[in-house]
Amino acid sequence: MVLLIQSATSRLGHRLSRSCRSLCSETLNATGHVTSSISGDLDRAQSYDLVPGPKPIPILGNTWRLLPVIGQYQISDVAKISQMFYDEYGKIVRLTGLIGRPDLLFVYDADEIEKIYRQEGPTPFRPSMPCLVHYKSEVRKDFFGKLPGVVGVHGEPWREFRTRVQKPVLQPQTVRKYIGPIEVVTDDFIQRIEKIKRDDCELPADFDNEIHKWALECIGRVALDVRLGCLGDKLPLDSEPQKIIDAAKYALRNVAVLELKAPFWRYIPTPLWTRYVKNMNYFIEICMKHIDVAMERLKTKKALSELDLSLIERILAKESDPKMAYILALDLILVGIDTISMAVCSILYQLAIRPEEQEKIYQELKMILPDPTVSLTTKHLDQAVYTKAFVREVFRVYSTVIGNGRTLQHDTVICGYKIPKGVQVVFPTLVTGNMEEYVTDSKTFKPSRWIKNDNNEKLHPFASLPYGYGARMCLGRRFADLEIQVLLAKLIRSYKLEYHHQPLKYKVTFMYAPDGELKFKLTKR
Ligand code: HEM
Repeated sequence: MVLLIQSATSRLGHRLSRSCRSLCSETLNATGHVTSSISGDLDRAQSYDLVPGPKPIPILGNTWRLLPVIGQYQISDVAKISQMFYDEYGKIVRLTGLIGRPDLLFVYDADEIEKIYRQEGPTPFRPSMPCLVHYKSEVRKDFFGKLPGVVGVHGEPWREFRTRVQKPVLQPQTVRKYIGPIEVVTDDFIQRIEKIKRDDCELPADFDNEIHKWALECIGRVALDVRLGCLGDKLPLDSEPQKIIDAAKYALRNVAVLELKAPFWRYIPTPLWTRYVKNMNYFIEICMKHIDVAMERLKTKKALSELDLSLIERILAKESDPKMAYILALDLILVGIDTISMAVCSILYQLAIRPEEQEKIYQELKMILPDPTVSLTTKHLDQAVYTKAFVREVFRVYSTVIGNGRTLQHDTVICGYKIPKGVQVVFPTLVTGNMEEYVTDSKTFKPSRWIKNDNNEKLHPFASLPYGYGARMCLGRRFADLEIQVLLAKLIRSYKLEYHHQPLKYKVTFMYAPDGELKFKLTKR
C-alpha cells in the first residue's frame, strides 16, 4: 500500500538557508509552543507562496528528481528526504511542480496534524494509489461501477461502501472468530520454517518471501474464506497458489515504481502498466471464484445468529449483490499483504537484535501460556501487554507506513499559512513519531512508554499514528493486530530468534522495512 508519501519523493537538490525555515518552527523555537491554528483567520494568514520548500526546475518541475538516469535519487530515499525536508525547511514544507499531480505539503507539527484530522468531515480524502484509482475508475469501470470500494475511492461512493462493510470488518466479535483460523495458518508457517531451516538453525536469505506467503495465506482466510495453499512445498509453477504468490510479488516490486516515478502510464500504456492491469484482473478473477464458492456454501449453512457467520458470509448475507463482497475482498487483499508482511519483517528483526526485549516478551508469553501447545484465546492475547507495547514501539520508531495524508477539501490555515483547497497534505509519521518535542526520550526504544505513563512523559497522540486516524482509519487494523499477535505468541513462546550478520538499514520500497537478507537463527526453546 502506498499511502501518499509517494511522489513526495522528489529529491532535494539544493539547500535553502535557515532564514527560509517555516513559520511554524520559527514560532516554536521562539516561544516553545505553536501559536498558529488551522481555524485561524484566513485573511490574516501568510500567503501560500511563502511556504518554504525546494524550488522546481522549469518544465520538468520537481518530478525530474526521480527520473531514471538523470534523476539523482531513488525511491528508497523517501524516508531520508522526509527528514531532510524538516531539517532544511522546518515544520511546514511545500513541494511544487510535480508533473500530473497537485502540490504536496509536508506538516511536521503534531498539533496542526491533530487539527487537520479532527476537522476533516464525513468524507476524508486520502490521496493514494494513483494506479489503482485509474484501474478502478477508467480501465475496469464496467466492473467497479458506482460502488468501487474504499481504496482509491472518495466522496459519497467511499462513504457508502465503507458504511456498508465497516461494522463486520471492525467488530471485535467477528475479528475474534479468526484467532483459531489464523493460528492454524501460523502453525503451518512454523512447520514450513522447520523444513526450510538449515542444520545450524539459520533461515534462508529470502525468508521475507516466506513471511509474505504467510501474510497471503492469512488474508485468503479472512477475505476469501479459503486456504489458498501458499505455504505448500514445491508448488508447481502453474498452480493457483504459485500464481497468486507471483501476482502479489509483482505488485510489491512494481507498484512503487509505477506510482513513485514519473506517471507516464497515465498517457501511454507502458509495458509495466499493461502487466499491472493483467495482474489486477487476475486478482479480481481469484476473488470472484472463491466468493462464489462461499456464497454456495452459505445457501446451505444453518446459522443461528450473525455471529455464526464468517466475515464474508456476513457481507454476502446482507447484500443482494455479491459484487460488494468481491470488491471488499479485493481491497483487503491489495492493502493487507505488503503492509502486514513488511511490518512483521521489521518486528522480527527488532526482536532479533534486541535480545533483552525478546527475553521480556518470552517471559510474558511463558507466563500466559505455560503449555505452548494450547490453542490461543482472546484472554491469552489480551494478557500479552508487553508484547503489544513492543509492537507499538516498533511502529513508532520504524513506522511501516511512513506517512499518511489528506487532500484539503477547503482553504485552511496551517502553521499560519493560507493553504488552498486541493493541496495534498502529508503527515510524515516516521519523523513526527521520533521528535523529542512530542515524545520524551524519543531516541530510546522503550516499549514501556505505551503501558503506563505516570512520569509525565510526553507522548503526543498525533505524533505516531501507524494506522491513520478518523473515519478513514485503516479498515484492517484489528486483523493486522490479531495476525501479528498470533504470530508472536506462537513463534517467540517456542523459539529464540537471533540475527548474526551485518546490521540492516531500513529503506522504503513501498513500506518502510529492513533492507537485506533476514537470515535469522531460530532455535527451539
Ligand atoms: C501493520 C499493518 C498495517 C498498517 C501499518 C496499516 C496502515 C494503514 C494506514 C496508515 C491507512 C490509512 C488510514 C487513514 O487514511 O487514516 C490504512 C488504510 C487501509 N488499510 Fe491498513 N494497515 C495495515 C494492515 C492492513 C490489513 C492487514 C488490511 C486488510 C485486512 C488493511 C486494510 C486497509 C484498508 C482497506 C484501508 C483503506 C481504508 C479506507 O480508505 O477507508 N490494512 N492502513
